[in-house]
Amino acid sequence: MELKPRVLVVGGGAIGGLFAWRLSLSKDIVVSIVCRSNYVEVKSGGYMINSAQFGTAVYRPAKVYQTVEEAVEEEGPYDFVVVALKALPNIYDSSERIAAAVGEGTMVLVFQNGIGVEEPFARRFPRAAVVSTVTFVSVKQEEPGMLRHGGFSMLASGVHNVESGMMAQAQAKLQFLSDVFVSQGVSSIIEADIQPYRWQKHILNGSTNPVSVICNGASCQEMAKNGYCRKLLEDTMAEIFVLGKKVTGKSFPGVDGIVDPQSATEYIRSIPVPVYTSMLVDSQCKRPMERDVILKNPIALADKHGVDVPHMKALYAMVTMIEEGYTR
Ligand SMILES: NC(=O)C1=CN([C@@H]2O[C@H](COP(=O)(O)OP(=O)(O)OC[C@H]3O[C@@H](n4cnc5c(N)ncnc54)[C@H](OP(=O)(O)O)[C@@H]3O)[C@@H](O)[C@H]2O)C=CC1
Ligand SMILES: CC(C)(CO)C(=O)C(=O)O
Repeated sequence: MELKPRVLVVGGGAIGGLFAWRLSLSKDIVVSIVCRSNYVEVKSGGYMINSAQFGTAVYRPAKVYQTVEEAVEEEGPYDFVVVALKALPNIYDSSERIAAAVGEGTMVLVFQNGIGVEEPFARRFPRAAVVSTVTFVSVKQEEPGMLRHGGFSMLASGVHNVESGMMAQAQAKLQFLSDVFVSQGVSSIIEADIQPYRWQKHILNGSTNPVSVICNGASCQEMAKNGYCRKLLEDTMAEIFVLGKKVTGKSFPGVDGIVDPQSATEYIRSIPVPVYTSMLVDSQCKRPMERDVILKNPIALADKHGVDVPHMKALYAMVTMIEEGYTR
């Protein structure tokens, strides 16, 4: 009997739980997951999922592990490793956390938000295929193991680095996984150059996430409805459009009809259910925020390319001080 490809999802929070669930519904693939603070709940009762797109379900993963090392010892090596940890390079190196699971032929898919998130993986695994996956989705873990997902899920992936001569093989492998996602209702596309998609996603992440923290709890819709706050969002988005085009040398793909700052705030206003950003949730829970990949890395690129980003710099200063205030 031919062995089925095996996936290890590292980080069984909102994104990890949701996408492990969709993959697990396919008979073509075997999915295991590494959980940390919600290990006991997921191991005993699985995930309770409430999804506007897919309905409600209980997902009991075939295998739940507490550490990557434990997973590798029991069933490694893996064909795919999905990285669904928060990207917090100022606190830990995500690539180090998955290193034990990356062997000969493992494809690493980086599902994290932000700019420059692939670099630690490319540095640590120069011979592996590292894929950058941009996730257009909204999902939250409300209680340990309880996920609430919105009405859509879209993935855009592209090979970030691969050993010389191995590109065709990597593309075929990525296509296989993408097809599995599509078979389970997740939109999934593959792009030769994924960075314009990453920057497209960043229009919302780089603006609404930090501004919502400073606004002390506002939803994205509330921010986009207030004239002054909308202007702040649009000015920040304008910097991201200019910077992203300069860095990638390309226009953004225009996902969700977002082609400029004004269409972005119109889009936000049109979302029927209140959206609270992940950075806001992290700040309210007094957890570290993904401020480096959301703001610091783009600011470093702006300095390198000579692009003026005063709003991003001001937002970075403020969220950094807010975080220092509650972690001190
Ligand atoms: N949620 C969303 O709608 C979206 C999120 N993203 C991005 O996806 C990434 C993941 O976000 P999200 O799922 O929301 O975050 P969560 O905090 O819900 O999930 C991250 C999970 O990783 C776990 N984790 C951290 N370190 C380890 C470790 N060493 N071993 C095992 N597990 C570990 C955390 O455990 P613990 O609870 O113990 O900290 C947590 O369960 C982020 O980059 C985010 O920006 C992108 C698009 C949308
Ligand atoms: C909902 C959205 C798009 C807000 O920027 C997001 O991705 C996040 O909260 O991290």
